[in-house]
Amino acid sequence: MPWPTLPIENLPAWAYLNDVSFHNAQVTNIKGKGYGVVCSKDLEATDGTADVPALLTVPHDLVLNAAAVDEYAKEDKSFRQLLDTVGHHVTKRNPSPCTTPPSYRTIGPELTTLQSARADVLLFLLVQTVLASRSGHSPVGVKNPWTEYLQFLPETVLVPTLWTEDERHLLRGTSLEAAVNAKISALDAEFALIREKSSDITCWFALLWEHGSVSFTDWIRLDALYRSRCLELPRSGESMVPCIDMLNHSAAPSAYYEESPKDEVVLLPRPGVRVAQGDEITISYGEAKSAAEMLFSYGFIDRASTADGLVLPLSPFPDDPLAKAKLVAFGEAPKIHVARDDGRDGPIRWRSAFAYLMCVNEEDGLEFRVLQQTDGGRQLRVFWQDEDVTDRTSAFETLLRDHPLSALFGLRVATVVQECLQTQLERMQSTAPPDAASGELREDCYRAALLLREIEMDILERAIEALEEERSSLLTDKNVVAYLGLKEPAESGLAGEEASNEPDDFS
Ligand SMILES: C[S@@+](CC[C@H](N)C(=O)[O-])C[C@H]1O[C@@H](n2cnc3c(N)ncnc32)[C@H](O)[C@@H]1O
Repeated sequence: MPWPTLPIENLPAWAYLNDVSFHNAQVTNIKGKGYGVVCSKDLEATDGTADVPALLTVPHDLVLNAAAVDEYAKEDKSFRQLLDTVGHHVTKRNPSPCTTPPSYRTIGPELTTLQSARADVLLFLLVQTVLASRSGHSPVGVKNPWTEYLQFLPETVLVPTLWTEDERHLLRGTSLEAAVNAKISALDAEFALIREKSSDITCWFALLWEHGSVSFTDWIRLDALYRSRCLELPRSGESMVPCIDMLNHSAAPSAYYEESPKDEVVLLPRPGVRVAQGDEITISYGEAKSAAEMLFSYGFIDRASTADGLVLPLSPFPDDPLAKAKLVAFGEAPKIHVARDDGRDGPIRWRSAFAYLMCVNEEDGLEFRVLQQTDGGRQLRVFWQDEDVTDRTSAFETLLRDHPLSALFGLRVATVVQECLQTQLERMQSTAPPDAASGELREDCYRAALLLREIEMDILERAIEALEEERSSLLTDKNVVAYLGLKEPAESGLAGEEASNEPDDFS
């Protein structure tokens, strides 16, 4: 659909009409970053916490989240019908802070409705965009301040879900390769579901789908806009806030946002900062985000503020007869997290809760039982050493700790993780990106991908080294030595029939 746009010069009028107040600050173009907010008068904030005038104040009723979408739906019967059919998240009054990065939440293949706060907001934005792009036609829904505000937002965001296939190829071997593919598949499933469900409602069929009005790219774009602009508010949770979402990120931010006692969202200068007239006011998008997370969510990497780390998917052994049961019992996508302690100074550490479950088997004491329930249902239960650990499948590292063969299990896990990282590194090394951006490759995407590759290659190399040290140390453990038959089995009492002289056979 043609993306409706309004010149940024119209924003002050929109702000005035909607009670958004800017105080010595204004939105303007910033080279290389799209729009941003600059100081219109020298700013010198005191160190004290005494009342500081807000640089920007946004009334609570403009904050867009699932609760707000619910309110809009009360005034708009047709939108309510769409929301009830396709999505509708149940809103809690005081949402707990979100722990999973929204960017990495994916939807499984069994998608039947879109029940998330994000999906409700996206549906709302989709309808508003269609309403805005239909100027001249008879209105089909109720317009609101967002119908117009949307038109100030950029047409594209450089997040990898909106990169071309050639640009995405630059991510081969990085942690984003699988994450971006999974995200695009999840978006595709969402879009198919919206299409299927809303096509049954006559007015929405006409509005959304007749003449191919809305395309999959529109849905990807809305998702990108949401991901790159939503904030975590202390009380209102994950939300989009107009005008506050015009602030760019910096490793040395000059401002921060919070919710006032009147539930307005306010932008305040950081204590002690000075910003000269015409200089940009910035906030922090988070200090603990990795380069991959920054690129995935915002479409750029700020080397000065990214934490060294990456997350990779982990698959169970293809020949493990318990693989499926382990996956079901684990209940979430298995991953390996690699990160440096203390941001960029500490040693590289890794963790992978699934790797511990993955590396034990029936002969070690792992058992799955299917319990028949009184209501006819069946339930998978997990036992470790005859103890029911169904609720602790992510705690196998701890569960294995007291076992006499804990070092052997540790060795298996370290080997599996090292192999996974090594495969990833080799995949990255096997694809050399071109020397420069050309043709289909946009310069910003090319540079961001190269930086990500450089950062992740370094992390992978260091993690592989650390794992090699860990394995070497575990290989000297007396129980491991005995188990692997590197010593005489008779000496150990542990090796038994399973002793092997093949040191690499840990699986
Ligand atoms: C919340 S919006 C900020 C306003 C945005 N610049 C605009 O034009 O509407 C976030 C987006 O701004 C851009 N951005 C923010 N901080 C940036 C930075 N330090 N360097 C480059 N781009 C940045 C990225 O495109 C990001 O996805």
